[in-house]
Amino acid sequence: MKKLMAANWKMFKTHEEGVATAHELVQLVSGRLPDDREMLVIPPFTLLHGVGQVLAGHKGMLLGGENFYPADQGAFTGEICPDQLLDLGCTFALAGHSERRHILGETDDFVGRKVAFGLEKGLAVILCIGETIEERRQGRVEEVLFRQLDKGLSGVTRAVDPDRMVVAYEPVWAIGTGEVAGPEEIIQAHGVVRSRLVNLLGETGNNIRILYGGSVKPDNCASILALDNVDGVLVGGASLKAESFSRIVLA
Ligand SMILES: O=C[C@H](O)COP(=O)(O)O
Repeated sequence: MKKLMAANWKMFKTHEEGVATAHELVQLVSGRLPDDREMLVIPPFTLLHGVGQVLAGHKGMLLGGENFYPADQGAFTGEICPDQLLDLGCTFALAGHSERRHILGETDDFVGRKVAFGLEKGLAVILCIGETIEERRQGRVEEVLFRQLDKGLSGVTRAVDPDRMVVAYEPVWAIGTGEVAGPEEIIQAHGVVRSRLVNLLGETGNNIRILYGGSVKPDNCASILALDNVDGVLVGGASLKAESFSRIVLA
């Protein structure tokens, strides 16, 4: 299983800044990426074309979208569809990032529709899940992860290509806070996710990558990657600078 090292640039960077960062990343990572690793850059939509052109043709360097709407096309002002992402060279897209769930009110059911639709259209989909600090304090981590997985994967069958289905565990309290989850918390949550994936999808569930996200930095990445059932990382803040993201990618 190849480790997936993903950068989520969220709503940062002008076109010029994004293209410059992509050039730097290619310089720092090209030729040094091990065969068992992939680097995925997920920039804002305005940068997909520019960043895609820079990454194109570089082995193991992939492009993804931060979001999409589950329809072929239509009157959905402000939205983007899978075909438009594919058209710009995206192979991956996020679904259900906690910022979309908590700031924009996306429900588990809506996220499930997106996952199924994105897969049907040919994207690889990264389903993001994770509990809030209140849910953790109430001892509800497992319940929340089960619910988000069950609904998020409700349209996914055992026949899914495991290379095109990824789950990212991102505890909401660790996102952008500098407070990374501890090894025990990560091992426990990823174990819960793995066993639910196997319950839902049989043997396929063992081959689906589970990423950790939440305050991943160059100096904690290698130890997180070494934990059981951690098959990559989804990085926000520390992915914005090529120098720091390249150290994460090569950690
Ligand atoms: O998608 C990435 C996550 O939201 C993590 O963000 P962060 O690395 O800034 O904590």
